[in-house]
Amino acid sequence: MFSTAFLDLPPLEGAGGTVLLPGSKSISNRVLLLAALSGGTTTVHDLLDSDDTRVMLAALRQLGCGVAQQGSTVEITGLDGQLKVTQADLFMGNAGTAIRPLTAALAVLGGDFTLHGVPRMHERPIGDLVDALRQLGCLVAYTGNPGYPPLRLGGQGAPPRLHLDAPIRVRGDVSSQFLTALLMALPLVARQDVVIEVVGELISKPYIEITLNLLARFGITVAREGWQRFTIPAGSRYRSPGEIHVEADASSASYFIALGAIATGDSGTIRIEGVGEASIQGDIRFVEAARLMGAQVAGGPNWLEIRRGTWPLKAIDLDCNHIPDAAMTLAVMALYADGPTTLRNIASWRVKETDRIAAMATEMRKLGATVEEGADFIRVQPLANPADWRAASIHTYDDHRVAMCFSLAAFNPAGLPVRVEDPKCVAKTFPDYFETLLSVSHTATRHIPVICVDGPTASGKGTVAVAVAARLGYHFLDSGAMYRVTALAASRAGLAIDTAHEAAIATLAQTLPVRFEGGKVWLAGDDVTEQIRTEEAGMNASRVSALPSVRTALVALQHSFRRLPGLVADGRDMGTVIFPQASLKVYLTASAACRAERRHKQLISKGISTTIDSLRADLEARDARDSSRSVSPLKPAQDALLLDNSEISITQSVDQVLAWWEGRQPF
Ligand SMILES: O=C(O)C1=C[C@@H](OP(=O)(O)O)[C@@H](O)[C@H](O)C1
Ligand SMILES: C=C(OP(=O)(O)O)C(=O)O
Repeated sequence: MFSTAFLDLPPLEGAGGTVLLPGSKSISNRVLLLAALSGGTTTVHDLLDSDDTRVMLAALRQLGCGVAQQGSTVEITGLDGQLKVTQADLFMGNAGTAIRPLTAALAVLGGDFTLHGVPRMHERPIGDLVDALRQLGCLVAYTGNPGYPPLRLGGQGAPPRLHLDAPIRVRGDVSSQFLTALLMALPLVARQDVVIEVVGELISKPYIEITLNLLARFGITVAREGWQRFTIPAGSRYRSPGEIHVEADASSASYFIALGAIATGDSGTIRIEGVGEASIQGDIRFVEAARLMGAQVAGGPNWLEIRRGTWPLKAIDLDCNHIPDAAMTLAVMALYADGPTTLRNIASWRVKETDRIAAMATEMRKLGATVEEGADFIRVQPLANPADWRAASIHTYDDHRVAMCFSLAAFNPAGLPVRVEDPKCVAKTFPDYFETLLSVSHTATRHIPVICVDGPTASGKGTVAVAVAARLGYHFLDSGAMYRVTALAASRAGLAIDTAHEAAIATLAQTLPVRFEGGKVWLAGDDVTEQIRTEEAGMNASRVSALPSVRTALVALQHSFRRLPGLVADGRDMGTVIFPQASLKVYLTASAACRAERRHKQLISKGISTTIDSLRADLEARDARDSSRSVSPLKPAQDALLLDNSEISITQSVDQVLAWWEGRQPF
């Protein structure tokens, strides 16, 4: 997951490849609660691991359920319809699928519970559900603003005496989750037939289908008359199916369906695995909308393949009430259409993670679009000409879908980057969204930003470069370690480091599985950080670096680190030789006295005794050698910015580099 303050997406062009999407949020949280309310153990496969499921799992643990997690498989040992723990304070984050069904289940079971969430959760309505629960005889109090969480349930000791004779009436026009909540809670108390009547036009209907489908898997067959009246038969009792698989998330799929429709198809098709035409999720019908706009989509029971069809996309005018979440993706697709697109009947957008109609309109306007919004619709004029697009920093309102949707603006024909603020908000339902997107997206190498940090030994360039990379979410290349790792890999492969093995070592170097992560150097799965710093490793590195074809291979390897979303490269010839076109080159230095002191501290901390004077003499000798050698001498690139950090801290150096970087961005 990108936990950076922002993520700058370079202009993207093509896309192709396979994505395996994480589990459905709506299915995961329903299955978790149903398993918790059932007896025995339910093994849930492919469960989504995200903020929304984590709050549900934490609540179930607090309530005394058994939770055993192994990778994406979770075993839930349920309560068999009885409370084990009768008092708890439950944090629900911003998960509607957690707070609403749990409120209903705990309210009918009795006990004394408080449920609260993030500030936005306290602005998301729950009044219609509370009204229905109060009709039933449950004790529910608002501890903040009436109509919104936080809530206090029960608190009077004895379980509530429920009035089940009359139909329970619930409004369905603000959120379908209130009806879902009652449908999941009432089987717990169905000593007689329990009838629920929906007041007002039910929205987001397909989510009720998911609820009914999963209830059936847990032994509850609900009789229904249209969308108005639902009857839970007397004697209903939860029965665990034993094992259950969670489909991949169809709403998450919408970004990749759109990606396939928007990206140039040169790199092939986008294939989505884990969800397909047989999905029980309503958002699978996003496929129909994408086809209307011109996407070519093929599919099987649990896969989809998408490629660009009509281009520009076709504008649409669509009632999106059945796909409220995925419809946001259509709004961004509309920027690439041949006329104005209108998405209707989406009033619920205003009470979700943020006011999504306002958010989408505001942010699309930043990109240059003309957007009209009404109480329950949004109309988007396309950005027909490249010159109409603007580079923008997209505010994401702690809304995962705003962040995911706007990543698709990086495919703009103007070749402009897009900044996504607070990218970690995708953790609500898809923590690795950006990694997944970038793994199938392509762009011309020249679009991928590179920041070079060159400088002499002990100038702090490694520390600064690592920190800059971390702040930007960019890859990191420690070019100095390359020769050492190559030498190590050669010895591990049994290759003596000499001219007889030059070709073999060069081949090895070309695809060396080296990574720099978490301040460590990895060779395939091995942490070789310490191993490459020994005296012997240094000697071998020097021998390897004398082999011309290995040097050439290592240039290619260094170039291969230039990957999306960007690279910070540290070394001695990054700006001069390896990445001469880099977007920012910094030459970091410090006085010899200062560097000798730093190196001294470093060595002392490792228990190696030495004197500052001898270190300084070594440094000066090495500087002289490095800057006078004929191949890639150590010198600042002509267009490098010089930073002498003798008198400033690492943090200040990092901030300076970032400030220079910021100064070159178009946002
Ligand atoms: O029941 C569900 O799983 C959901 C129902 C929908 O909410 P509304 O019914 O409030 O539209 C949807 O937006 C939400 O992401 C998940
Ligand atoms: C509306 C959403 O979430 P929630 O389940 O919290 O309602 C969503 O995921 O888009």
